[in-house]
Amino acid sequence: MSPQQFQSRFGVSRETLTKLEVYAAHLQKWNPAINLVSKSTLDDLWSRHLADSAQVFSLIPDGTKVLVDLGSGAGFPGLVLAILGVPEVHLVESDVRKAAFLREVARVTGAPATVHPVRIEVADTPPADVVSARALAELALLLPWAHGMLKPGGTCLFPKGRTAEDELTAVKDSWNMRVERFPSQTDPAGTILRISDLAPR
Ligand SMILES: C[S@@+](CC[C@H](N)C(=O)[O-])C[C@H]1O[C@@H](n2cnc3c(N)ncnc32)[C@H](O)[C@@H]1O
Repeated sequence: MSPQQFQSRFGVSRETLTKLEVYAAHLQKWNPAINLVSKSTLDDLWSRHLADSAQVFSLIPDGTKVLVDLGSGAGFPGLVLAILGVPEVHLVESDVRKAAFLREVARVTGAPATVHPVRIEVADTPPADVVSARALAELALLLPWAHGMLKPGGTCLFPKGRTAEDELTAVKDSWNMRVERFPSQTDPAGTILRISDLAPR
């Protein structure tokens, strides 16, 4: 996918596209030193990472102000969502070099993102309307983390690969929740889980 294909797919402004191009250029520059994403995905960055993250934007509930992204790595999906227009994004990433990268991209793009260079277990983030996490952990770990960070009535957005149903089965006796499934538009085996009304059983 080219930047122009991304722009027509998501209908972003020229200004937003320019910010994403700056982000992509930083990723290409920093990746050899700190291994932000696997080298094999760099050639298809716009599809594998930027579009894969951007597709989450349309699933964010109306009125969302605060989004907390767990284990952000190179910023997927949280930093992309900040650039696309979520008003206040918190990126929790314990690797200090990745956290420095996130801070730099937020600075140069003006994205409304605050970086928390700590472990999720000790992160001090404001109550979240939405918690997101991609490629971080199974639901059995994600749900307790998210539950402790969400406002009442908040929503989880978790892009998942082919393990989504097994992970849901593994937590069904521990959590009450409403689950919606959205097929990924970038990963044929992928599903984005939107989880609301989360409460321990
Ligand atoms: C596999 S990467 C995924 C990164 C990104 N979300 C993505 O989809 O490309 C997982 C990231 O989570 C971070 N991480 C793992 N456990 C963490 C924890 N307990 N607290 C904070 N960050 C964590 C790692 O440093 C790593 O950057």
